[in-house]
Amino acid sequence: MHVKICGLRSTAAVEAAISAGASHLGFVFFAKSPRHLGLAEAAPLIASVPPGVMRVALTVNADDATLADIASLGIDMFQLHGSESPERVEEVRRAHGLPVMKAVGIAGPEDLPALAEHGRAADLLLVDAKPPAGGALPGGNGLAFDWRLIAGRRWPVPWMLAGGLTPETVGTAIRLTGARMVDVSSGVESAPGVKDPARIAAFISAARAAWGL
Ligand SMILES: O=C(O)c1ccccc1NCC(=O)[C@H](O)[C@H](O)COP(=O)(O)O
Repeated sequence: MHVKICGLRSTAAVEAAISAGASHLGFVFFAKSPRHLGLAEAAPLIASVPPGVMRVALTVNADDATLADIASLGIDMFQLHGSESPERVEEVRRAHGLPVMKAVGIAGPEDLPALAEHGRAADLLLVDAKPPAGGALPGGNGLAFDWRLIAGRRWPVPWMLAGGLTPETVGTAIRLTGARMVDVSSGVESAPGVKDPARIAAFISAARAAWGL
């Protein structure tokens, strides 16, 4: 059961995700985001995560000094959510000794080749909706893409489905795409950056039901 709850900013939200059974917790390090955490805010949240739950640090085109500071908090994986090339993904994996999940935005069939390209460098792919042109955030926009675009497709590495998922839609998304891992942020919030424990529990329960668990 692989469910990532992204954009956690409070102890209550971290506890809600863990008690609902999340496998991955995402912490956003991107100053323009309503979910952004500074290093000092993130440290106690990351330290409170029990063993066995993956601590994922989301960054956008961050440099190596920034990544090193974040890695020192004790994370398990980077989620690169900017315009990082496959070569940069490979460089980050080698420089920081951590697995990398690369987010790839999908809006139409022309975006699919990037998944195969990044699949040769990343440990995991995040198959996400493409952000709106000129939008402030490269992810976490609560937008879905047409899941039929990826139905039945496979890549060289494991992949996680993201983009506008909600407790109400995640079951259909899993059935249509065959996703074995899902990721959500906006769909379990009551306001941007404010997680709703009841929606986190409902999301994980709906995903489990779709997987027959
Ligand atoms: O959450 C943000 O604010 C954010 C900022 C910059 C890059 C990525 C960001 N979020 C990514 C995610 O939270 C998820 O991995 C994914 O995009 C799904 O988000 P949502 O559509 O809100 O469920």
